[in-house]
Amino acid sequence: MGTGKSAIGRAIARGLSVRHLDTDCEIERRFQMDIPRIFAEHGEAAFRSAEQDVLRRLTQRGSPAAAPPRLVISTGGGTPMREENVELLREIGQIVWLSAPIATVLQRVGRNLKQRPLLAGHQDNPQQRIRQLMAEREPRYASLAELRVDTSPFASPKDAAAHIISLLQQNEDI
Ligand SMILES: Nc1ncnc2c1ncn2[C@@H]1O[C@H](COP(=O)(O)OP(=O)(O)O)[C@@H](O)[C@H]1O
Ligand SMILES: O=C(O)C1=C[C@@H](OP(=O)(O)O)[C@@H](O)[C@H](O)C1
Ligand SMILES: [Mg+2]
Repeated sequence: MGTGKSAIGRAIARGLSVRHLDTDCEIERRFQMDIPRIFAEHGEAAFRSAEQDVLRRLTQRGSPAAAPPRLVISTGGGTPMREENVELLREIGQIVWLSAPIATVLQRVGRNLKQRPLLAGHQDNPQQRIRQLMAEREPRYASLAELRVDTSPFASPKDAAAHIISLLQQNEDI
């Protein structure tokens, strides 16, 4: 949350001239409503199932012989926490972990807490909630990611994207 997955993912895709897919946008399109409303009307479990279904479909694209489409995917912060998603994410492609210190996350999402249902009920102390989520999630992120990038030093998503593209090119991953 607020580490820049959506904005930087979009900028990386633009920089590489490939498609960008944001799992949250895909789910919003399916439900025809925004994330807070999906959580409120259908519950988190329905959201998580849709999230898993989006990943499953991404592993089932095209015929086995066809080259996989080149695209950049931005997930939600909770996506890797469902056990079944771990293998799906590995199968889909290169995994980059975008991180940021709590203060940066708070600064980026602070004005918009209501858009993030996992923070919306913690308006009195969002910092503590972010710390708790990070502590729960970081071991999973660490076990999955081939590359970790702290996005806080960058002035913009575009700058962060340029840095990530050059790292991936250096590693000959793209
Ligand atoms: N250096 C930066 N890197 C990434 N995002 C940034 C940066 N500076 C400001 N932002 C802003 O932070 C906000 C949260 O980013 P977002 O992409 O929605 O994160 P996430 O998808 O991880 O929740 C966006 O409005 C984005 O433009
Ligand atoms: O951390 C989470 O569990 C969530 C993060 C959100 O995405 P971002 O990480 O892009 O904000 C979105 O998927 C949903 O609100 C749940
Ligand atoms: Mg996002």
